[in-house]
This record gives sequence, structure tokens and C-alpha cells, in this order.
Amino acid sequence: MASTSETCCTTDLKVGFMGAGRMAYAITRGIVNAGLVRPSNIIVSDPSPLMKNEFEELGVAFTDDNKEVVARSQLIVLSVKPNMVKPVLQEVSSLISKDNIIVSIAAGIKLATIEELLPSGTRVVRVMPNTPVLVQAGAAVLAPGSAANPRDAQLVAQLLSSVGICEQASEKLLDAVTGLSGSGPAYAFAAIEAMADGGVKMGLPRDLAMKLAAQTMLGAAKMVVETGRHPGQLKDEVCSPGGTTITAMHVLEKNGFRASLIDAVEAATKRAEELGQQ
Ligand SMILES: NC(=O)C1=CN([C@@H]2O[C@H](COP(=O)(O)OP(=O)(O)OC[C@H]3O[C@@H](n4cnc5c(N)ncnc54)[C@H](OP(=O)(O)O)[C@@H]3O)[C@@H](O)[C@H]2O)C=CC1
Ligand SMILES: O=C(O)[C@@H]1CCC=N1
Repeated sequence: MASTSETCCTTDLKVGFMGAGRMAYAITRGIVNAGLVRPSNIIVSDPSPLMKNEFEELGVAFTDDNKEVVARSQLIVLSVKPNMVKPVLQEVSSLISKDNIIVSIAAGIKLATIEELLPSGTRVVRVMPNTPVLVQAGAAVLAPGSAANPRDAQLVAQLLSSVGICEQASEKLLDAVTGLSGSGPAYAFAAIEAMADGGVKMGLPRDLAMKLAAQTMLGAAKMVVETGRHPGQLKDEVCSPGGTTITAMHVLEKNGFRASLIDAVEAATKRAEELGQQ
């Protein structure tokens, strides 16, 4: 895997999103807050006006017409659910030219499937981001399509690097990326909630328990990222001989904590593969 995070100016880039849901909002708000793209250069489309106000508060244009997004954008993010990729691309395909870059964030949907639905030679980049892009702490991996050039991959990497990390990998790894970092925030949120519940069970007020649980996860992740040390080694340093942590670790091991997480990543990866076959 190669890290791709060069910087240059993209503020004049016209960016569109087809599908104005949770992920489109997270990426839009992230790149606007990072100052990389002018909000007035962004347009999103969705048949449902549910998120219209949120996008307009960012200064981003909202329409119910996917074709307007294509007409007004150079880089177009396909941010509908996987089952809507085909109908949406069929709707706009005749308007896509070689000047456009199509970025798909749809779980499981292969580059070949997208390319087949678009004019020959269309530049496509497949990406698996995650929701922490909203707070500039995303983790994304991209795979360029057959007609995308290195500058296209670099541009997409630059956008996503403004809201977290962005790696490039072979497309065959993207379903596993989906199972790990795409879905992973949900595992972490569940862990934070459960740790807070434990604190509440042992008498802590809810707000204190939640604050401590979230900060503990943040701090632990930061230590792994910033020290580069193995998480097992960092875990050992918390475990005093005969102390509280090793006692708790024993309970986690007996309950299959690590095996559950491995199983979860495997199950999500397989589900992404299934989504790509539908
Ligand atoms: N959520 C996440 O954490 C991540 C999601 N993804 C991928 O991102 C994509 C979007 O996910 P997410 O944002 O969670 O989903 P959402 O359901 O929140 O967003 C999708 C939006 O697309 C709208 N939509 C439906 N039909 C059309 C259409 N014909 N044209 C334009 N928009 C349409 C939906 O409207 P309506 O609800 O009315 O149908 C909805 O608002 C998915 O493919 C998912 O696999 C990738 C990484 C992480
Ligand atoms: O749950 C899903 O299918 C999407 C893809 C990764 C995160 N959310």
C-alpha cells in the first residue's frame, strides 16, 4: 500500500454528490471545514429533501436532479446505497464525459460494474471512506479504475487526506477495508457505549462514564498511531501483575472479545462481497 497525500490547490474544483445522505454529508462537511473545496463549488442531489437544510447551512447547493449535479461538477461522488448505483448511473450516463472523475463510495460495488454502466474510457475511482471524515479523522482507501490516471487518484487522495488518512490499494482489498475501517466506527461506538454502561453499572454518572469511555478509546488509538508501538505491548504496560486490568482481560478473553471482533470484520467483508454480486 502506498500513502498518497500530496497537497495542491483544489478550491476551484467543482464537486458533486449524487445521494445526499449521511456519508455525503460527512465528506462534504469535512472538506468544507478543511477549506479544501469552496462550499459554493459543491452541489448535492437527492429525491428526498430530508437533509436539504443541513447542506444549505454549509453553503452547498441542493437539488433533486442528479443530472444537474453532473452538469455542474467535474468530480462526482456516487453516494447512494449500493442497490441504487445501477439506476442512478443509467440515468446520468449519457451526460458523463472524459472530463469527469466518478468516485464511488458504494460498499461492494466493483469498478468493472461501474465502468460497464458508463461511457467507455470514463475515469472512475472506487473509495471506501468512513464517517469520522466528519471530524477530520477519517480512514479511507482508494483504488483507481482502468481509465483513471495517477493524477485522478492523487486528487481523490488529496480530498480525503484533508479529512483523515487516505491509502491506495488494489481493488481486491476494498471489501476487507469495508469490513475493517468502513464499518469499524460502529464497532468502536458500540464499545464506547458498552464501556460507559459498565461504568454506570458500577455507580458512575452517565455523562462522566461516556466522557471517560470515549476519551479512553481516543487516547488508546492515538497512542498506537503516534508511538507506532504494537498494541499488544501497550496493553501489557497497562496490566500490572495481579492487578485490575489483567483480571478484566481474562474476562474479555473468556468471552471471546478478540474472536468476536475478528468474526465481525470477516462477516462485514463477506457482506460487502455479496452486495457486489447483487
Ligand atoms: N454510512 C457509512 O458509514 C458508510 C457508507 N458508505 C457507502 O456510502 C453510500 C451511502 O451510504 P449512506 O450515506 O450511509 O446512506 P444514506 O441512505 O444515508 O444516503 C443515501 C442517500 O441517497 C438517496 N437516494 C436514493 N435514491 C436516490 C437517487 N435516485 N438519486 C440520488 N439520491 C438517491 C437516499 O434517499 P432515501 O433515503 O430517500 O432513499 C439517501 O438520502 C452507500 O453506498 C454505502 O455503502 C461507505 C462508507 C461508510
Ligand atoms: O453498513 C454499510 O453497508 C456501510 C458500508 C460501510 C459502512 N457502512
